[in-house]
Amino acid sequence: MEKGTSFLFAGVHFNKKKFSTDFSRFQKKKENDELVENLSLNENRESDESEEEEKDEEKVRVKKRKRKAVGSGPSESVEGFSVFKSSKSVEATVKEENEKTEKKLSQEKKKFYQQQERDALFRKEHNIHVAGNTVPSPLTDFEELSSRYGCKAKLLRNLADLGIKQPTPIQRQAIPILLSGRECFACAPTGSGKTLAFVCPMLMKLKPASKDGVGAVILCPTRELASQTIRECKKFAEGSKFCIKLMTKQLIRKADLSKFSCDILVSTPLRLKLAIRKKKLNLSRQVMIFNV
Ligand SMILES: Nc1ncnc2c1ncn2[C@@H]1O[C@H](COP(=O)(O)OP(=O)(O)OP(=O)(O)O)[C@@H](O)[C@H]1O
Repeated sequence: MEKGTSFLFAGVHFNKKKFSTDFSRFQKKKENDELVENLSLNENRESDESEEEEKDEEKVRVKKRKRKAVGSGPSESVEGFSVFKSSKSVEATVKEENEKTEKKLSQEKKKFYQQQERDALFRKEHNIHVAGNTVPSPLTDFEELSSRYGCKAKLLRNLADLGIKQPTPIQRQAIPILLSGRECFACAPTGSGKTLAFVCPMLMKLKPASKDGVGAVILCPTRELASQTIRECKKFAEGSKFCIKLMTKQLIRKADLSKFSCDILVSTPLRLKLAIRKKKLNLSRQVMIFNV
């Protein structure tokens, strides 16, 4: 402005002495203006600074509030009444529970390993050799059949009547394996009681007098062995409703075996093959035993 209007005063001389009073007045005003300007500038600067300070303070206050909320937050208790558990107490309870489960697991593991050790010693004592993972514990006596597997008293009575008091090694180990629903491949000398080892679990698992086809099949390599096996089976199932049949020539001569049903069928491989192929024997739900 001053630059723009300066040409208006070109050549004009201002007599400061003559108008000294006016000049002094203007001078004072100028100083005042400068002062006011400075003051306003300072004020602005101060206000800016104070605004910044206020903002900083506010930030600190917010931070403090947040910290407080995290530290105590909703867990603050109200005069002996805690609405939510504090994070520390939750951590402590979780830790306690973890320790408890770990302790329980380690105890269970310990029990399992102790049982495995006992089983190994027992097997060694009775000359039983096993292969496979977590093989069920061998039977110590026939009473265990009722305590461990809920065997009916009738079967145990039949065994006692036959003079069968203690299980043979093959029976000790094969019976628990078959009752646990696992496959079993077992070898033992002649006359060591293999028949009872597989017939006992069958009699315990099958529902007697079922009309739903064939329950179980015992395959024997020869007719003599098949006859011997069925004799044994009938002895063990004495007095029960189990239907145990031998695949004879007469049975094969029947035109249609699709509706044939029995609980245990004892057969030789060839006769069974004939019955399935030509006489439509239904073996959809049976348990297959190979007695060789
Ligand atoms: N735990 C037992 N205690 C006493 N006698 C038993 C026991 N188990 C089975 N027997 C009897 O021993 C005899 C022979 O058993 P079994 O025919 O089952 O032997 P096996 O091993 O099947 O013989 P094979 O190899 O000839 O088929 C049978 O008369 C049976 O009743």
